[in-house]
Amino acid sequence: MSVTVRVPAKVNVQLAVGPARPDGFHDLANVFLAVSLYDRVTATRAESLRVTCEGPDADQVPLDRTNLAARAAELLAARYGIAPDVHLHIAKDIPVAGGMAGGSADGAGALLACDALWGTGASRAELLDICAELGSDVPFSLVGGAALGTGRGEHLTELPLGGTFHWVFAVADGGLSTPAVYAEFDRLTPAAPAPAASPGLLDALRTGDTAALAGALANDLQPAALSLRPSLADTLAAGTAAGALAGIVSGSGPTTAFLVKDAEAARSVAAALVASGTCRTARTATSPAPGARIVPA
Ligand SMILES: C[C@](O)(CO)[C@H](O)COP(=O)(O)OP(=O)(O)OC[C@H]1O[C@@H](n2ccc(N)nc2=O)[C@H](O)[C@@H]1O
Ligand SMILES: Nc1ncnc2c1ncn2[C@@H]1O[C@H](COP(=O)(O)OP(=O)(O)OP(=O)(O)O)[C@@H](O)[C@H]1O
Repeated sequence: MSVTVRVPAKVNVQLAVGPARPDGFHDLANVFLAVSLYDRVTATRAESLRVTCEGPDADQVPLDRTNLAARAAELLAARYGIAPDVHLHIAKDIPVAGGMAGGSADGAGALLACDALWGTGASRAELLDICAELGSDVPFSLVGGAALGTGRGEHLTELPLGGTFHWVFAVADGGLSTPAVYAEFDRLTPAAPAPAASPGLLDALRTGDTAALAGALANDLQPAALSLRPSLADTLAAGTAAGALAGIVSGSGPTTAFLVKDAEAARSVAAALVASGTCRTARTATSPAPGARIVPA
C-alpha cells in the first residue's frame, strides 16, 4: 500500500524581517502565497527508512536522514512509538535551494503521507506542531493558500484571497544558503525595525488586485540576496523589461518571482527571461494553490 501527497511551492509576497533573536532566528511578518508548482511524496511500507528522488534537480537532494521528508517520518514515528520503516519517494518539480520552500514541501508531504499510511490519526494541531519543529516554512507547506506567518514564520493566520495571480519564476544556477542570506541581512541592517504586515498588501490579496499587489511586493532579504549574488539584478531587470508588473527575489533566493497580468503575459515573460540568458530556466504558475493533499489512488 502507498500514499501519495502533492505539496505546493511558495512565494513570499511580503517578507519583513526584524533583528536577530537570542536563538539566532529572526521575527518575521511573512506573507506566504502558495503557487502551482508541486512536489509529490509517495510513502510505501518498507523494511527500513529510505529516501529516493526523481526530477531534473534530483542529484542536489540529500537522500540521507537530513532530508526533511526523512526527518518528518522519524518525528511522527517517535511521537507514536512506532518504527519509521517507510520508503519515501520524492518526485521533485520545485527548484532546489531556490527560496521556494522545496525541502519544506517534502517535509509536510512526507508527514501527511506517513500519517495516512500508518493510520496514526494525528490531529491537525499535532501535524502543525511537528511541521514547526521541522522548519519555519513547513507549516505553510501543509496549509497552502495564503497566510501571514509571525514568530519565525511558523505561527500562521490564514488570509482571504480574492482572485487568481499569475507568476513567472526565473530559476538561477545553483542555490543560496538561507542562513547565509539571513547573516548578510544582519550585516547590512544593524537596526532592523519590528516587522509588520502591510495593510495595503493584505487588501490587494483580499480583493485580487494584481496591480496593487505588484506595487506592494516587498522582501527585506532582497538586498542581502543581491549582495551575495549581484547577477540577480540582471534577472530582475530582464523580467520587468519583458513586461512583468513587478519582480522580486523569492524568499532567500536565488529564484526571482515576477507578477504578470495574465497567462499570456506569463508565457511571453518566461520566454524573454530564458532568451535573456540571465537565468537557467523559467517556470509559470498561478496562485492560489492548495496546501499538502493526498492524491486519490
Ligand atoms: C526565507 C524563508 O524561506 C521565508 O519564508 C524562511 O524564513 C526560511 O525558512 P526555513 O528554510 O524553513 O528555515 P529554517 O529551516 O527554520 O531555518 C534555517 C535557518 O534560517 C535562518 N532563519 C530562518 C527563519 C527565521 N525566521 N529566521 C532565521 O534567521 C536561521 O539561520 C536558521 O538556522
Ligand atoms: N527534500 C528536500 N528537498 C530539497 N532539499 C532538501 C530536502 N531536504 C533537505 N534539503 C536540503 O535543504 C537545502 C535547501 O533546500 P530547499 O529546496 O528546501 O531550499 P529553499 O527552497 O531555499 O528553502 P526555503 O525557501 O524554505 O528557505 C538543500 O540544499 C538540501 O541540502
